[in-house]
Amino acid sequence: MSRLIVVSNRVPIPDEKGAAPAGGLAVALQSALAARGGLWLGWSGESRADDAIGPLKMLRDGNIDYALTDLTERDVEEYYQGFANRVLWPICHYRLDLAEYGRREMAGYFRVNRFFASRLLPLIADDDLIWVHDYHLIPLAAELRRQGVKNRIGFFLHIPWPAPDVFMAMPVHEEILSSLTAYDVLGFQTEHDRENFADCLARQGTGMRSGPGRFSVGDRTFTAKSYPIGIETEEFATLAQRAAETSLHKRMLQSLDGKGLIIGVDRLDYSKGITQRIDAFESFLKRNPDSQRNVTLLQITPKSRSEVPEYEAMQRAVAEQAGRVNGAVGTVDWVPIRYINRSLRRPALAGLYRMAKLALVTPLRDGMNLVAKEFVAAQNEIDPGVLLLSRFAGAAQELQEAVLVNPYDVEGTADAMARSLAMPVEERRDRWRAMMKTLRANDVFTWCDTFLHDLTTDQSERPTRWVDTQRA
Ligand SMILES: O=P(O)(O)OC[C@H]1O[C@H](O[C@H]2O[C@H](CO)[C@@H](O)[C@H](O)[C@H]2O)[C@H](O)[C@@H](O)[C@@H]1O
Ligand SMILES: O=c1ccn([C@@H]2O[C@H](COP(=O)(O)OP(=O)(O)O)[C@@H](O)[C@H]2O)c(=O)[nH]1
Repeated sequence: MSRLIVVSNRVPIPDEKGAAPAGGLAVALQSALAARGGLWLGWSGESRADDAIGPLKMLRDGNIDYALTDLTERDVEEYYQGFANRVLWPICHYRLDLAEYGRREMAGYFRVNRFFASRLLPLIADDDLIWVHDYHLIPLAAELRRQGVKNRIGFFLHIPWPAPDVFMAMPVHEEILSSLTAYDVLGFQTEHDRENFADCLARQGTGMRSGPGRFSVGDRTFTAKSYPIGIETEEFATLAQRAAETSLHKRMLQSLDGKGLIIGVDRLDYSKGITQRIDAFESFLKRNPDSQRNVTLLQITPKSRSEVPEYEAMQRAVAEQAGRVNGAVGTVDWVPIRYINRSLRRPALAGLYRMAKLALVTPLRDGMNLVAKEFVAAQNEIDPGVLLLSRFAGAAQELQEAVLVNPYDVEGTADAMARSLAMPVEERRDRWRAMMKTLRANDVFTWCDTFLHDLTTDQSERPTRWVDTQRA
């Protein structure tokens, strides 16, 4: 079996694992890679002065070798906070209004991708499979091809791929799109994302369809398919069952004092629809006065990308909003929203999911949303809670038995909350069983195996002849 090299910006650092949520990418890859073993190259999370970047830090944990690189302060500012999180992230989440395009950041993005290529190059052996993850590293394969790398290289995009009109508003869309053609297999979360990508290729005149899931550009072909990411379904279910014995679980039950728990778990990100959700919760309480004092919303929202201005502004906005609702609706002995900005470890989260009657997963746009899947896996089959899920989360494509909502429709979401809390147990069980079947059939190991199977058996022309249109 070829060695697998995974490359991603975010890596769960071995000594800190479980301490902070690195987000869904790191959580899922950690599970997938632990089973198969391999090398994982990524950012250490540290930034240093230009002349203080040392060699790669090599660590081993179980089956995985980690190769971690520091970046310069300028790199982090231009590549991560700048182009990745102020251009690609908002564009891919349909927030053209928030995209702040700048040439300096764009140049920094391509420069850091060249830097990642230079760090990876000495580690690559002839038959290694290389699997690159996410929007931070789109040009990486093109950089490696320029250095003569002929290995099979796959790419998985964890976030949505937008419709052509949105994508093409980005000034450097040509370079971004054509650099993706340097990969052998391109993976998307949903069919919808893959179709949007194919439409962008057609609109830009970059290549053509040459078969189901196959595209050709010049004399080179590649695969583009959807591979919806999963979770460790069985392991997560076990984690949730065990959580009932912990002291946190008991303290939490005591503090609820018989009130129904509603839960929301999201990085503090504008794509997650947190402000619309709180509006909907307030509307639900006002329209259903009988529910007041009988439910509590626990919103767990770890801070994320705090140096990016839009995220900093959101921190203030959500805290103020939660305070305002508590002030307006709460009573001396009832706080409607418990809002916390800390991250919880996964065993604690699993127990809270299981205790909840309802989960609110209402992003305005989301690549997948693993929280939705974890919530389902954590439920007690005898008395499962209800998943209220945005249509605009990738997870909605698979979890059709959730209560699906349009998060922009605040009153509609409020009504869906009321329906969900009143749902008879037979219906809850039927919906849960159907969703659990899907999660068992497509867990994170299946996701990983399916992608790597396609990357291994891909029919692309060998040796790879990628035409470097960016340098032509
Ligand atoms: O690394 P950060 O900037 O701290 O952000 C955390 C991660 O956020 C995004 O996660 C996505 O991947 C999940 C798993 O596939 C998916 O369920 C979710 O919908 C996505 O938003 C981002 O794509 C990752 O690169 C970040 O590490
Ligand atoms: O306090 C927290 C909040 C979130 N998470 C984990 O972070 C991931 C979030 O992934 P998701 O796909 O939902 O969204 P992302 O943050 O990647 O956009 C999930 O596995 C959560 O269990 C965590 O471990 N602790």
